[in-house]
This record gives sequence, C-alpha cells and structure tokens, in this order.
Amino acid sequence: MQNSTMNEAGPTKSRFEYGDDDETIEEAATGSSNLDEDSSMCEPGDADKTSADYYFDSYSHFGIHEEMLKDVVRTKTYQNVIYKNTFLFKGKVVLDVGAGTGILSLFCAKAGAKHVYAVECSQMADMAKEIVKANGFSDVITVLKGKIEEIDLPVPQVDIIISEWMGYFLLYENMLNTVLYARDKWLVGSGIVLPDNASLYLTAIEDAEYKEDKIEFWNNVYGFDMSCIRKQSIMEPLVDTVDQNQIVTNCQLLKTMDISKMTSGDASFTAPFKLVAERPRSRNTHWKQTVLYLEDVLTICEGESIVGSMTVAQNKKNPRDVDITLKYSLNGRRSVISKTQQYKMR
Ligand SMILES: C[S@@+](CC[C@H](N)C(=O)[O-])C[C@H]1O[C@@H](n2cnc3c(N)ncnc32)[C@H](O)[C@@H]1O
Repeated sequence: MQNSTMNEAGPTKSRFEYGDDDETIEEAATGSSNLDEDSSMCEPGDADKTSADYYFDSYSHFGIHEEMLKDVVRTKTYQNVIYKNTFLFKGKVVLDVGAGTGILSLFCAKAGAKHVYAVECSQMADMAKEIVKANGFSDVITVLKGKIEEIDLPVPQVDIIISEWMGYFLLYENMLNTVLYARDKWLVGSGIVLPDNASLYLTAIEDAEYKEDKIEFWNNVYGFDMSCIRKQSIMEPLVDTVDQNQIVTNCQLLKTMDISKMTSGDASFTAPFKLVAERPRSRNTHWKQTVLYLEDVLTICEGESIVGSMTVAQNKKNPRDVDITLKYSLNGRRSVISKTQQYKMR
C-alpha cells in the first residue's frame, strides 16, 4: 500500500482456511498458541531519483509499516492462513517478496518453514535484519536487501512465495508484476503463491456533499471560473473510507485474478457490471475504498440498476499508475443517462 489521495481489496478466501479476524493486535500476538511447538541498494541520490525511487523511499520510513501492521484485518488474515495451515510450511523454503519489517517471514518461520528468504528493497531491510535477530530467527530467515528483479537468491528454487503486494484499487503501485517475476523465476512446479487469488469489487455510493466541496468548488472560486481545474480533479479517484450508509447498491465482483497462473497482461482488463439499488455492508481495511466521481448526479430508485463496464490498464508512461475508463448507463424513473469517463490513479 502507499499513501495518496469503491472497492475493498485484499487477500480473498481461497482453498486455505481463514480464521476469525475479530481480534485486536494484542490478541493476534498470542495467536501463536494455535501453533504446534515444534544487496544491492535500490535508492540512488536525490538528483537521479525517479517516481519509482520515491515509491521505494516511502517504504523506508516506519510510519507506512505501522499503518499496515495496525490493519488487523490485513495482518491477521496472513497470520491465520499461515498458522492454521502449518502443514504447508513445515520444512519448506519460502520467499517473502517485499518483506518490509519481515512480519510475514516471521509468521512463516514460526509455522516451521525450513528457510525463509525475505527480500526487501527499501531501507526497512536493515530493520528487518535486526527484528529477525531480536526474535531469534537468524538461522531460519535470511534478509536480502535489494530489488527482486536484481538480487541473487542463494537457492535455485523455492516452495512457497508469499507477498503483500496489493495497492489501493488493488492494482495501484503495480507490485503484482514483481510477484509474477519471482514466481516465474524461482517457484517449483508444485509450488504455492500466497495469496493465490485477488478480487476487485465495484459498488455505487451517494456522496453529493464531498463532490460539491471538492469538485464543483472549482466552478466558482470567489466569483472566478476555475473549472479547468475541475476537469483535472474529477479525473482523480479519491482513496478514502466510505461510510457504510453511503453505499446504495449491491457489491459487484469485477475481476478475480489467479496469481499462480496469470500473466502480467491479465491485470489490464475490461469487465461488465450491473449495480442494483440496495444497501450492503463490509469491514474497513487500510486500503479504504477508491471513489470515482461521476459527472452527473444519478437518481436511482430501489430495484433499478446501473449497468456498464470498467476498463483497467497500466499507465504506459508510469506502470505504477492505473488508468480507468468507466462506461455507465441508467435507464430509471428519475434519471436516464449514458456516459464514459476517464480516471487516472497516480
Ligand atoms: C505493501 S509492503 C508489505 C510489507 C510486508 N510484507 C508486510 O506485509 O507488512 C510491500 C513492500 O515491498 C517492497 N517492495 C516493493 N517492490 C519491491 C521489489 N521490486 N523488490 C523488493 N522489495 C519490493 C516495498 O519496499 C515494501 O516494503
């Protein structure tokens, strides 16, 4: 994840058992009771920095890791999958792609992995080394500082690849490509990638007040027309936690990706949707929701539906950015509308 400005994305339920995630961090720390007892630098000097370097820089500070670790839904889901499926990890060689503080490597080591290679490109790799040592796992976890695409792994193959690569809108940051690269280079034929699938959902919300404040604002600024900025502002999706009461339709599955088989091209797609007016609910994560504001105000009555398609593609100039095209139409009692809008996540 990364700090920036209608979906909840995260590891989805798969063939592995997931536990109850209604726990605090303190409770999560004692979750070990479920267990059997048994570089290269990637940061150049400021003058040579690209947007990719700033991306890695953001992971060098502990603040972003604190936010991720405190997302109990996220971190506990990984912990539960690992601790409740220790049979998968016992005696296995694991590669942790983008290890950060090393939390996932520690879970795997505790679950009985034979060896864990924790690869982290940012300065946080130095902390991960200390954390591994402080917790007595230096003989099981090797922290390698460098980019996955550039490091030499001391082993030719691994049995399991684990990673938390998901960005806002699932695909923002494009770290998925790094996981696919590692999978194709080092995973044994019968190996496992965790998470093994990931899904993107779409829902419609009511948010007239915010739209008025942040977008329509530019139409009349102290009596002056600044609507040229409005055009830019409506193209930028907003990442924020949406109040459940704002949700006005069903939640439509837009796309599921099979991480163990997909190619990087599969992350660009067009998917149809049908949103029917009703009021669903779900739990919050640090990924929040990504809100795409519509040019028009749609008035939707119960039972009516908004239909259309969403096209998601990597930005050609900066592959960490995401371009989104939303086509939608509503043929309702109060609104009849059909439109295409473009958005850029950067
Ligand atoms: C979303 S964080 C997850 C950190 C940790 N695994 C966790 O779950 O708390 C992703 C991490 O991957 C690292 N990363 C991203 N791309 C990488 C690459 N190509 N090679 C090595 N590390 C990378 C980032 O620096 C960041 O620390």
